Amino acid sequence: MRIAMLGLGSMNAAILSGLLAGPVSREDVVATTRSSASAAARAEELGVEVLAEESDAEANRRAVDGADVVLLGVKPHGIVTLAEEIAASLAPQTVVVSVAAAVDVAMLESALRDGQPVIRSMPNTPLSVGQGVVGLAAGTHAAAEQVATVQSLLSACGAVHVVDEVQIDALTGVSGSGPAYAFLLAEHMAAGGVELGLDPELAADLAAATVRGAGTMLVEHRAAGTADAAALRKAVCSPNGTTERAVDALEAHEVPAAVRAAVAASASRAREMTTQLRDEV
Ligand SMILES: NC(=O)c1ccc[n+]([C@@H]2O[C@H](COP(=O)([O-])OP(=O)(O)OC[C@H]3O[C@@H](n4cnc5c(N)ncnc54)[C@H](OP(=O)(O)O)[C@@H]3O)[C@@H](O)[C@H]2O)c1
Ligand code: PRO
Repeated sequence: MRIAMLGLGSMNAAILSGLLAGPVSREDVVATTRSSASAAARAEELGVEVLAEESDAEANRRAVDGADVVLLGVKPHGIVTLAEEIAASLAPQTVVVSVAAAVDVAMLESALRDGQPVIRSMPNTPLSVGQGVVGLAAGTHAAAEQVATVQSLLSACGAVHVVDEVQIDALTGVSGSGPAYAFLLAEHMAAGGVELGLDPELAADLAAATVRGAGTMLVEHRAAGTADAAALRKAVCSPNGTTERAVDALEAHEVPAAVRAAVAASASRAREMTTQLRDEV
């Protein structure tokens, strides 16, 4: 399968790292960036061909030539222009997958030729280590087997959920933006340890391994049907022990409500961006 990745920043590079650790060969991938400097850096880092628009105005059109799947990975406000740029160079059966927040299927389809298969996705950066999450929403012209092909491709580096497009903003609030919440938690767990006198490196190691271990444990217990997040949390809390006091402090500082507000704020910002992007088109 030939894959073109247009834009190779944080997100597409994370996906590519995950794919290269799995079933995809370097020779099957061509990517693009805007600047020559980032193309050279990404080519060195990932070992794939990276064309730069700065030095080759045809870079994006060249990259999609012969591609089975094209991943659009530029910033949301650049997606429609990019789709319009490549539209005439795509084979009719090439599947165009956007990873952009807020850019809806209708915007993608109207920028491409009539009938082009489109999938709107919402990935997250842990795909880079094979532990990501992706939501996929099929466009009007994406056949079930084309959705299945993309699902199977991305399953190599994470859990892929096919959802209705109306769910994508909520999914963005949970899993698209979600790694940032976990990283924030790790940052402040470590900072709390440093305030109590731990060496900063040790505190960061403890926090990182704890977040990873808790995440792995939760995924495994849910898959086995043996426990959910609340049950695993309660199992750490000995009656009148240290964790109970810690969770009381989290509740007193309204951390549960703050986390829900974060999920809602992400989804709400996605909706707001969609409205702004529609006004630009
Ligand atoms: N970051 C996340 O966690 C995440 C999660 C889910 C979805 N997303 C979505 O992923 C998309 C990209 O976000 P990001 O965080 O990866 O951004 P980013 O790190 O800024 O990367 C953007 C990439 O696009 C390239 N680019 C810009 N204009 C281009 C053009 N005309 N042709 C080819 N390449 C071009 C940039 O090249 P230069 O470096 O040379 O400028 C860069 O490689 C966004 O739409 C975002 O909504 C991101
Ligand atoms: N990162 C992108 C943003 O912050 C989309 C979800 C995660 O907009």
